[in-house]
Amino acid sequence: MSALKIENVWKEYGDQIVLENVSLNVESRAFVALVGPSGCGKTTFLRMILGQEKPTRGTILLDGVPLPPEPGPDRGVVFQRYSVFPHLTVLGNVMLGKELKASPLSGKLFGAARKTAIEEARAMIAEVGLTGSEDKYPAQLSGGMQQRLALAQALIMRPKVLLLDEPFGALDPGIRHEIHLLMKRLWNETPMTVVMVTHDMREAFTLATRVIAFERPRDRPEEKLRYGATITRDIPIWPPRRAGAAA
Ligand SMILES: Nc1ncnc2c1ncn2[C@@H]1O[C@H](COP(=O)(O)OP(=O)(O)OP(=O)(O)O)[C@@H](O)[C@H]1O
Repeated sequence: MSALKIENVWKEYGDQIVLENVSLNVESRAFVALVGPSGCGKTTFLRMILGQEKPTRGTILLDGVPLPPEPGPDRGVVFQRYSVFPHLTVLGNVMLGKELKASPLSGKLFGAARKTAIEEARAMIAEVGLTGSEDKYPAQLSGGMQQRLALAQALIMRPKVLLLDEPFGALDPGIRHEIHLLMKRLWNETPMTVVMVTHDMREAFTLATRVIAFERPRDRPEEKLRYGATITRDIPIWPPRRAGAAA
């Protein structure tokens, strides 16, 4: 299970209300795309689910339980850039989460535990199509390969929720199409719920089960600080998509 329930969430920075009264139920295994004008608070909303930001008011529940106030292995994230560690190889990046979980201080695994982690990491690397690049560093990979690596790094921890902040926004159209196919397959095969911020409506409708639009209903300059953005549209994809069905 991986259902999210967002209840009357507000986010303010000082005098600025960024989000107001946002409520949303995301069913387990949904793929939700968040769209809306620049600066309306989509990333802020994602960061609250991640646990990097706290709502000023309201609650966020994962499977009925309030989210812990900090990021954890139940929530993975991929950003548009800089999701992976430049000084670690592909294999090192994918293994890191496992190593830190098993050994928070040294970040090292030994013996059979290390062998198992390497096997798991290699399988995950194969899942995202990076076999053969295990010993390369991120700077030696193309942009598309780096985002594949970022997905592998997030998914090896088997998160209940995968958060994507414009993960494919910087990629060329051809590469983007390929990675969309990969993303669909990963979502179909992995028991997780996905929440993705995107500027690209076509991407939203290609991947998502549901498209949520954030907007600032009152947007005159004198109203900007006093009113935040909220959900103004909730569009289910037709015909409905279901995780686990053929992509
Ligand atoms: N840590 C912070 N401190 C103060 N203000 C912030 C902080 N983070 C975000 N904001 C403000 O919150 C508003 C929403 O920002 P956010 O990045 O969430 O928007 P967005 O919809 O994701 O924008 P974009 O589509 O351009 O990425 C902006 O006005 C931004 O300046």
